[in-house]
Amino acid sequence: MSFRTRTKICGLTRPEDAAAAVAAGADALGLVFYPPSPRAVSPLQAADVVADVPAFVTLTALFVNPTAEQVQSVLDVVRIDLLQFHGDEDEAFCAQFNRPYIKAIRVRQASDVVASCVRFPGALAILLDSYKPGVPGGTGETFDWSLVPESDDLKPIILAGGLKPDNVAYAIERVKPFAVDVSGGVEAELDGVAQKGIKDHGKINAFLDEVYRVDANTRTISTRQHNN
Ligand SMILES: O=C(O)c1ccccc1N[C@@H]1O[C@H](COP(=O)(O)O)[C@@H](O)[C@H]1O
Repeated sequence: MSFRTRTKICGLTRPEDAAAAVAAGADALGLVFYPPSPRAVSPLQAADVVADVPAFVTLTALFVNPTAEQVQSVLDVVRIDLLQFHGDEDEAFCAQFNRPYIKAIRVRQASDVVASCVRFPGALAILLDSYKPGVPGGTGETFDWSLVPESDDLKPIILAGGLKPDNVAYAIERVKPFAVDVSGGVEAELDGVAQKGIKDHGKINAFLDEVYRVDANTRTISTRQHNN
């Protein structure tokens, strides 16, 4: 039986980009509530971005070391299905909002992945991102995928960090994640300069087409995809 890799397009700031991601078949969309990020949106802007997103598309709110009040102020205004914590939050903090959550970690060694599955028993999945000193995420850089253990005992893995249409197929073959998450790799460029927060609809389509292609050609269900 074949396995379908789930997909999330993150860092959306415009309704038309959310619509393009939905039209291309993305399973989840991400909104960044981290003001230093060039992709950050306010709660009211976010509500506008996702206003026409249909049912069965998971809306994810990304935070980096927020206060509980900041998280709640988003939940009060925006339809959010899933929380994504990308900083140094602990399990108790992540679990307090009566919402499912995923925990992002920045991978430096294989033991980071195993340890995070133990430290965050309530997380629906662990998102693996690249480590870059002083940068909490969204670096646009890949990490050493050989650091992801092949264990079946891990929580579902969401692979992130520097994914793009050119490398996502190989990443899926190599890591066999539950899902892939992309932000910078599907952003627009103007004269070779990244337009952070603005998505290129052609790149979104190309990225998702690559996921569908590799799934159809190579993926079979393994124990890892059934975890939890
Ligand atoms: O996108 C950001 O600006 C950001 C800021 C702080 C933490 C995480 C951030 N982005 C998330 O990082 C991963 C990987 O992004 P990329 O594909 O390498 O650009 C993804 O989940 C982004 O949403």
